[in-house]
Amino acid sequence: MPNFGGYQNELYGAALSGVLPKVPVDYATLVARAEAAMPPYVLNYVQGGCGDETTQNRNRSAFDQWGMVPRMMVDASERDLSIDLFGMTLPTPLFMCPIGVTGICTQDGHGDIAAAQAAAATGIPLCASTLANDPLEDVLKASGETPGLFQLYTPRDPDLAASLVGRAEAAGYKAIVVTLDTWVTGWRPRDLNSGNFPQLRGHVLENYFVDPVFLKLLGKPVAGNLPEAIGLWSRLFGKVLTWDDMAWLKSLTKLPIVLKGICHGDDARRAVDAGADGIYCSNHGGRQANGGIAAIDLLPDVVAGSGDLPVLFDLGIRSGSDVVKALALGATAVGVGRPYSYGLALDGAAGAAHVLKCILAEADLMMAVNGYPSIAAVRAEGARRLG
Ligand SMILES: Cc1cc2nc3c(=O)[nH]c(=O)nc-3n(C[C@H](O)[C@H](O)[C@H](O)COP(=O)(O)O)c2cc1C
Ligand SMILES: O=C(O)C(=O)c1ccccc1
Repeated sequence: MPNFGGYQNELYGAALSGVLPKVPVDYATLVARAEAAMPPYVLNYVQGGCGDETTQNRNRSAFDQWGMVPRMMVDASERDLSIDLFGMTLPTPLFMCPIGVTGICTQDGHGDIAAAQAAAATGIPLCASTLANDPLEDVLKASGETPGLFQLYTPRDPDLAASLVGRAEAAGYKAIVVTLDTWVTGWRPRDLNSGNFPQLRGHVLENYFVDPVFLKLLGKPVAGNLPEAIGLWSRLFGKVLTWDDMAWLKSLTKLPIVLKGICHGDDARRAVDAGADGIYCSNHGGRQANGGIAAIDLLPDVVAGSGDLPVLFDLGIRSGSDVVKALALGATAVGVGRPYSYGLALDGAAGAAHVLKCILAEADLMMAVNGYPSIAAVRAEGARRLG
């Protein structure tokens, strides 16, 4: 059984040789260091949320309202954190959320490749965003033996949608994650005040700029015609999806279709009926709509409505205890978002891998101390709501 908590011994061992972690092990220090290191336009975009960021903050603070209860005299000296997901056997329940500006989180502009290298180094899959600085084919190659998921922003042009999905399937991705909540951009004061929206400056559009259907629609090369290419991207970006589109989405691929942004038990039931293969409970990091309920509080309802389908979950995962709580509340797999962006910014692939290993080590050690030898044991114990 892999010993993820053993990362702690590695860190202490390195310290004995005088080497301290290059990237902090806790989230608060990580953010402080990233704030000092990242260019303001990238930092604002990554950190920011919708409106006054109430939902974003609640996504975090809501974790404090849930607690785990330790069980004693149980042999949890070895922990099995592996999960089965869409035919993949994964060593841990973690995955990296799609983050559309990953490309510009590293100074060389190849953050998507660096994130994929972190996936290769850790066995933690990357859910690669449609918005990337490197083509999806190259990103998956950089993931090595670790499988990947592809997140689709469904374009308004059906041929372009089919092309992106076909390319992802041909490249070897294991599932298509269709994001439902971002056909229009939410109201984001930090970006509005700084006049910054990276895509409109031509960042992270490489998947479009190499796509044969996109290039046909553009009718000229991207080089020398960047403003027109960006304009076309913006006109094609966000298809409004309804339940009637499920049959069409499913017709595009043999891969499992996962619906990202499901926050209501009834929507989960609807997704099951419509033939979805996975449910992804998320409110987009509080970046799309303000005034919402924390996703962790919605998770039990979504799990109840999802029948036998796997439920992916993200939002506010900052530490190992957050991961364990999400598992206890029924998540099959747990997405890490902003933390790995900061790891990338501070030390590239190694920084992202370190951030993931820290979260995993804490989760593993918490399971050890609390007497949970498996995810099934975590789930059986459940999380208790305070107050
Ligand atoms: C900077 C940034 C860009 C994002 N881009 C995408 C994206 O391209 N596609 C997508 O489905 N979700 C995107 N998300 C949402 C994440 O996948 C995830 O739902 C969210 O970050 C989880 O919240 P957390 O980062 O606070 O943990 C983005 C989030 C951030 C912070
Ligand atoms: O920034 C985001 O969260 C994001 O995913 C996005 C992508 C394109 C348009 C608007 C938002």
